Amino acid sequence: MLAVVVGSALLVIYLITSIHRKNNSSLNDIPNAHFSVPYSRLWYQSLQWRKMENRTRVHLHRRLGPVVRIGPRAVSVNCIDDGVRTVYSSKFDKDASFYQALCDQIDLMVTMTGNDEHRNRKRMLSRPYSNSYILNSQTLDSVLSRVSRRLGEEVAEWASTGISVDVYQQAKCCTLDVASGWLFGSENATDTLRDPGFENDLTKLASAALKRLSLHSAHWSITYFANWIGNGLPDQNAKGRWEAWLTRVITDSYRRHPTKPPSNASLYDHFYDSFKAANPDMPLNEAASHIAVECDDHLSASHTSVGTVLSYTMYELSRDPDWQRALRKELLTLAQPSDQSLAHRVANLPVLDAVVTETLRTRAPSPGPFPRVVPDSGCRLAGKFDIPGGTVVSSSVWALHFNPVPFPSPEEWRPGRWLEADRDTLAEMRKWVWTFGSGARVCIGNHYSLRGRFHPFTIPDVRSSKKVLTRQMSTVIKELLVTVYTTYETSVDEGFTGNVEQVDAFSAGPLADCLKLKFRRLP
Ligand code: HEM
Repeated sequence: MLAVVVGSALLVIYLITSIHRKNNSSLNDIPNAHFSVPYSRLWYQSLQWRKMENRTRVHLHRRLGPVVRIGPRAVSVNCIDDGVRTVYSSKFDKDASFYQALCDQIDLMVTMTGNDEHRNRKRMLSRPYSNSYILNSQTLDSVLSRVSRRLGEEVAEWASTGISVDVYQQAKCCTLDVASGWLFGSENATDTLRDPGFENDLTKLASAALKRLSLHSAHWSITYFANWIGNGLPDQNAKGRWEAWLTRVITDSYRRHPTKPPSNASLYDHFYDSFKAANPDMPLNEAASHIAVECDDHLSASHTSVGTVLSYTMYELSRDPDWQRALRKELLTLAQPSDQSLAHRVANLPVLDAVVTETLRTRAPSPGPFPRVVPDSGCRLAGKFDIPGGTVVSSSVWALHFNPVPFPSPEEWRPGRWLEADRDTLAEMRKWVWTFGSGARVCIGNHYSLRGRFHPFTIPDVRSSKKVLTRQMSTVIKELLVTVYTTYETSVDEGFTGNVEQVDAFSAGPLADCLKLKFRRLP
């Protein structure tokens, strides 16, 4: 009886303080996503729990406008000017609790919250990810051509046997093999196109990390209970194999480092030199552990997200023979003699670029949302809403990309929109493409993933309004597509009935966990 009385009294006190808080908040002027959001996070947590967070935001913004309240101190923003540009500037810190759940390592570039600390780390790591570096990297060239050759052999086999191929998995294998070679040198690259066991380990570990993130969004007691019964914990065997591999390649890279010629330098070599130059007195094992953690993160990022874009591009092309024909026609021009390298020429193929850009828009592999904390000084969003310091503001990539104003019929995959638009429309559409984030914490892998974006479709750096990625050579995604579509055509396996929609989660592969295609050699 006493417990009921005390419980009821606590509930009443909680409601009164919540209402009081609501009445004092300038967030009251913002449309509510649900009647309960000024008082409680429960409604939003239930969306996260049910994996409906980003899809719901698409509809919420269509119905309620560019700024929507989604929690007592949380707001979703879906406009570029006075929205994304403001929130994703260097004045807004990442929301620590979210990023720490995303990755349990805190001393890692992606999870760092302090701006100074982040700036230092970025300065150390970003050179080999810069546009010009990627443009001239012999290491990346040789790794890519090795993986393209392997892929060519596999595709020839798939076409001759007519088997149904899970291109989602194969694409992840390709991107893992490229990324591991780029990180640790060709001698340490994985060969998962031939032996996919190791790729499976990495996929298992990535799913466990995602589960942990989704548990974190729920109440702490659920997280505690789930951890207690082992749900969300990584597969120990996969983890052991992964750690053993990482230790081996890092040790090998360390051993080779002093004698490696700069033309063969891998990312590891750059990271090592940068850490040493920035902290000459740092003990070796401490530097090694920083480098290992960054390499681990960079490998996971490349593997799943780049693999997702590559496989969905192939899936969309398989559903649209007209675009496949247009692409092939364009790719056949590469056979003509030219003084330019293949990589430069791939960068100048508008159909290929439109096809990839449209997939980055409709199938963004990391939909977010990416939460930031409003600084103490507060901010103004959409020109009319004053947001107090401490509020968590975030944007969803899918909500921005499925906005029907810049993108009519936004759910349709229509590469032609990038080729037919006039100059102003194109500039407006570009502004809304947010696949790699923007501002101070924009993805450092964007040049790597898209080596060779054709200049009319460059993604604007919304922080400075400068156009980045002006003219690069080829691309990891594009070069692998050239390998396939110059000689083969693909179609969706007619027996495949899996759900091809994306999981609404931080890493958004297909719900079916596979995309099955067939290959045919063209005459
Ligand atoms: C298609 C592929 C990729 C997509 C869609 C993607 C997307 C993103 C997004 C949206 C962010 C911003 C996150 C935020 O604001 O919280 C980000 C950050 C980041 N990405 Fe990527 N990424 C991709 C590939 C890569 C690759 C290949 C690498 C590394 C090789 C990478 C490394 C990073 C790092 C280190 C950050 C943190 C940057 C910082 O905080 O300064 N990403 N990525």
